[in-house]
Amino acid sequence: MLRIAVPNKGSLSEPASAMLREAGYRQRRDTRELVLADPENDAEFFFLRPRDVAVYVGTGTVDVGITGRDLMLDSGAAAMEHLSLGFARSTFRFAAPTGSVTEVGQIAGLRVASSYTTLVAEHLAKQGVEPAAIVHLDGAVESSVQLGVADVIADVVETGTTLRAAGLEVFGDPILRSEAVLIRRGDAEPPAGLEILTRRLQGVKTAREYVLMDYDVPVALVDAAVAVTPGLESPTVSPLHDREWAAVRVMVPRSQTNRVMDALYDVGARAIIVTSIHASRI
Ligand SMILES: Nc1ncnc2c1ncn2[C@@H]1O[C@H](COP(=O)(O)OP(=O)(O)OP(=O)(O)O)[C@@H](O)[C@H]1O
Ligand SMILES: O=P(O)(O)OC[C@H]1O[C@H](OP(=O)(O)OP(=O)(O)O)[C@H](O)[C@@H]1O
Ligand SMILES: [Mg+2]
Repeated sequence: MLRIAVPNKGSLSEPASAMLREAGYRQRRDTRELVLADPENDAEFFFLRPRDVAVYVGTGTVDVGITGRDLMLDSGAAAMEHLSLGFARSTFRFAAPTGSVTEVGQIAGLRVASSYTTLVAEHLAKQGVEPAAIVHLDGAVESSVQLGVADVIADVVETGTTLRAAGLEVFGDPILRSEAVLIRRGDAEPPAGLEILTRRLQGVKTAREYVLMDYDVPVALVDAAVAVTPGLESPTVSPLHDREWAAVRVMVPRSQTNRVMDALYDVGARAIIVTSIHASRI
């Protein structure tokens, strides 16, 4: 039985459960449920605080877990990233009142507020910058400068809306690029059953990231068309009743759909049709 930790609250909770559901696992209906057995899939789910997931995984209390890369690294737990999951994408960055601080070196002697104090301390130490203090806050870190407890902050930035609303501006390179990740214990062999979970989650990722594209193209132009759509391994090329034409079926990154259709049309492909992938095993 694979023991899997899943965030019970916050912005990781819903998308993590949605991904597991898509991967064929049972997920809780009531947010107060803390443990859920899924004997059919040989799995058991533990709904834990997102910050605690890496701690449980690191101590081996559970086999694997879903959390944020930033949360895992900040926890200092003996856990390692096993698979990135493609949601809850964010950057972790320094910010200060607009125009006041422009480079990381200027943090020397200043107070830095963050919910990820270990990450900040490690990053500044690596850069040889000594702040006056690193202030730990649970959330709403953007307000700390206005309220006078810090001079700069280090926080999760996605759209930047929260920063702007607080009159802050990012400076320096991103400290980290984060997203939701599947983690496992760092110093141990992968637990039994992890392979199936990994294949299933990878299947969901692929189904989300790719579309299936079908098109017809004159046989003489198949090579040119395939050069536009190389696919994951190799496109399927089938004969049409009209022997001068072929049908091609291929996977294309979802984000490239329209660019690829335009390019194919220019090459001479016609009847270009795109369909979503419901599930996959690559
Ligand atoms: N606006 C956002 N966009 C993308 N990812 C985010 C955003 N806010 C937080 N995250 C990510 O979610 C994870 C933090 O989840 P967590 O549940 O601890 O915090 P939260 O979503 O801010 O919830 P809360 O603060 O209400 O407890 C981190 O990996 C972080 O990078
Ligand atoms: O760049 P944006 O798109 O504005 O998103 C980033 C904000 O989202 C999260 O906050 P959350 O709403 O979770 O509140 P919190 O600060 O209390 O955690 C994060 O901590 C940032 O504050
Ligand atoms: Mg938050």
